[in-house]
Amino acid sequence: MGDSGDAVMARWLQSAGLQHLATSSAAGAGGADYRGGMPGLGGAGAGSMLSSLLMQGYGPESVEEKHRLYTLLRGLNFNGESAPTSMSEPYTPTAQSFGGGNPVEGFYSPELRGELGAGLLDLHAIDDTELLSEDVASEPFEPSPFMPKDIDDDDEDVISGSQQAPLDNYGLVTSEKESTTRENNVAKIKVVVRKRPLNRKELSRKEEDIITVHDSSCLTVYEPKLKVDLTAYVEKHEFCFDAVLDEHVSNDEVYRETVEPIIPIIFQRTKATCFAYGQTGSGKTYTMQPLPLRAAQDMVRLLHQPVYRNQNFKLWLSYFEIYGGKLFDLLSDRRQLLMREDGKKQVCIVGLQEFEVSDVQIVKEYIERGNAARSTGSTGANEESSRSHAILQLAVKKHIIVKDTRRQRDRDANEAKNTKAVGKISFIDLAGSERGADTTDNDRQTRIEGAEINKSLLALKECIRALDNDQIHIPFRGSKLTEVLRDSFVGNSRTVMISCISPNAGSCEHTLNTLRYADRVKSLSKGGNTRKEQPTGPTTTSSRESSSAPSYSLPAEAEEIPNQIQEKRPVDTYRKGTENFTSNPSAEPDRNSFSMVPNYSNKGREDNGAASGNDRERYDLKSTQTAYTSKAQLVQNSTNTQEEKVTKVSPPRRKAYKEDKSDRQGNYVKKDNGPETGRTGYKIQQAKQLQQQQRPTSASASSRQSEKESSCDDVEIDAILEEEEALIAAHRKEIENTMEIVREEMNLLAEVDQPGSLIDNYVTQLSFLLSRKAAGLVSLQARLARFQHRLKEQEILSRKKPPR
Ligand SMILES: Nc1ncnc2c1ncn2[C@@H]1O[C@H](COP(=O)(O)OP(=O)(O)OP(=O)(O)O)[C@@H](O)[C@H]1O
Repeated sequence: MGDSGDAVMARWLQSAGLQHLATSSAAGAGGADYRGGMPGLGGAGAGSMLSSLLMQGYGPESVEEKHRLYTLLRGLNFNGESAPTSMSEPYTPTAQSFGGGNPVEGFYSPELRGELGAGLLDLHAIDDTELLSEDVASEPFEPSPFMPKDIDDDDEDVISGSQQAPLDNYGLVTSEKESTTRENNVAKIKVVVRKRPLNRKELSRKEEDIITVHDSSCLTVYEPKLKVDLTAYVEKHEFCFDAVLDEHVSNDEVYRETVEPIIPIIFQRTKATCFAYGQTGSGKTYTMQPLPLRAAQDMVRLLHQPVYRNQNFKLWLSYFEIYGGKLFDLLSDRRQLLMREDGKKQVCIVGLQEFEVSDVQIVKEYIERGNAARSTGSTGANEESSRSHAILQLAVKKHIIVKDTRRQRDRDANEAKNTKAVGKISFIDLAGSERGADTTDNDRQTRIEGAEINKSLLALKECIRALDNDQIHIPFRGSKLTEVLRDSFVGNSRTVMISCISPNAGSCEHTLNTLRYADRVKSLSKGGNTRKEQPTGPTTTSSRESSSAPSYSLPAEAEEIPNQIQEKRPVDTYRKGTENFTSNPSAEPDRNSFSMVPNYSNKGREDNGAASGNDRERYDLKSTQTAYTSKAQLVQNSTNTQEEKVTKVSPPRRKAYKEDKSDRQGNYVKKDNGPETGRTGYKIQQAKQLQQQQRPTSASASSRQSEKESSCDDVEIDAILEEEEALIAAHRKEIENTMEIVREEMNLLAEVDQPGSLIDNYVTQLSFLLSRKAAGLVSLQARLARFQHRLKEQEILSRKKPPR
């Protein structure tokens, strides 16, 4: 041990009034192996040495001394971390003294072990779900091009006194202004709007571009309207967000505006979520698909930095979708996944495969694989539309080097236990936001999708609202989507919402809905959730606000980041490619298929035959309500003989990767539907949710009422879901029974063919087997009929409910 190590050691011992042990420690520890304890580094080194001293019989004589030493050790926290102890002198930690050392091992003094408890000292007790120690965030690191220069507001451990001016990670004083600018870049909730260009179809229908973007943070929607006397006029709606990206903005710029600022803080125990929201065909998938790859590129680059490489940080990827309220692993043959909550109320996705990736090329391959497995269908607005929410997660994990031989033996089997989550970012490509509305005339399958989508979007908004209000109870259980994202919402989290909008006049109503939703989220993120858009006349200005988003404060306590993944499969990632990687060219806008047209000027609406024939128009709220009302009357008048509507939407199939669908209008590749994607069996009350969705700015009283009703609906949905599961289980059982009976029948036939067999015997046994077979079928049929009846009831009820 060097002189500086002695000095550190002496200081630690002195802080506990044990300075007299310093000499013996130096002598005793002379030849000891300190494992992670680098001489002179203090922290883990000192801890390792102290424990070593205890084992070797040097050091404390009295029980009191042992206690002091034990307290000192606990102060070191066995990870090289500092924890204030009652006995130690006030000690200002230095970054150096808390360098990430290894846990103390081999500290098995029976006397102390009893006091500390097995868990504290037993490496086997290290739980994968334990929070990674603070040293991850507080260690010195080299400046990264992406790393914010000022101190992150959550990294309290770097600031040693609350009165001090903020220090950046390099110990420089940061001006308040710089600090705010940085904070804005990584605001808790950031709302960005992206407008896509008019597409070929819209241009051929001579649709107008009704959206102008100004100042890169505001936009105006010119809504074409008709007065009662059929005079055309335009209603103007103005919105401002953290950023508004027009049709000329590339995917790369979108990345820079949205995700890039978050990447460095993922390495500092942050859980981030980036999602795209908007009507079908507005560019959500187009916007979202390139982002994970770009993020992975930057994350891999950061991982190569010595500070993270030395700490054994690794990148892990998983990709799954939520379809019809069920989870499917997109990287594992669409295996159905189960969501479970553990004792710590952490959500685990049982069976989700997670892959270690160290190379961008591999990330790309996984993403392509997952994209190809997604459920898609066609809508009037988008031939290949996402029918599910797809969630791609990139997680940074610290790999723990296991020294213990027993653990090493089990390492392969327990791979999951050897990593600790540091931070993660989830990319969510939400299904089209108006799906609930556009399914009125569609089949049950599509209606269910729509209802599920609306349910989850509402739940998402509710969660954001609850977070904004610092509510203790966040309604994560509102939907599968929010349950899955639970840990991305609590603690140190960041959310980026990209609202995608279509520019054409025919999409105006949906565009306004999307912008109102975004505006709501934005206003929530500012803590003022009472503001509403108030159209006051033909020319309306709404939500005119400053574009900058002050950081909004969530409880920033360190949260445990659980490893949701039950099964892990590290992948050989020894492939080069990071340097050679170039972004997917197809991820850039296809300028050929889109042309930029001049912005809509303030003029009356042209009578646009094409637009009125637009599929989307029949999805608007009014027509939806009319459809529901008329259907409800039909149901009342004609008892229960309602016929199901003929399917108008193609069955779900996999959404092709961007390269395959860069110009879908002309070259559309269809893929077969997987068996799971077509399976549904419950009906959901979508009308209410749809109406809630369509009226985000309604008065809060009615909103509360609708929330209550919506929760009743959820109970009904859950009950039907359970029945569905029971029916499917019964069907499976019935197949097993039938197979068993068929086997017995074969045996019977074999027997009867034998010379001298007794025909009476055969007849009796066959009769018995056939009765069993029939009984099984009858019972399954009865269950099926009950379930069908239940579905019908639901449908009738949903249509009887008056619009709110
Ligand atoms: N900014 C853009 N520039 C060029 N083309 C775009 C842009 N945004 C979307 N597109 C094109 O518009 C079409 C529809 O986009 P996309 O599939 O991303 O919509 P979506 O919102 O994901 O729809 P859905 O919810 O139905 O899945 C695609 O052909 C896509 O290439």
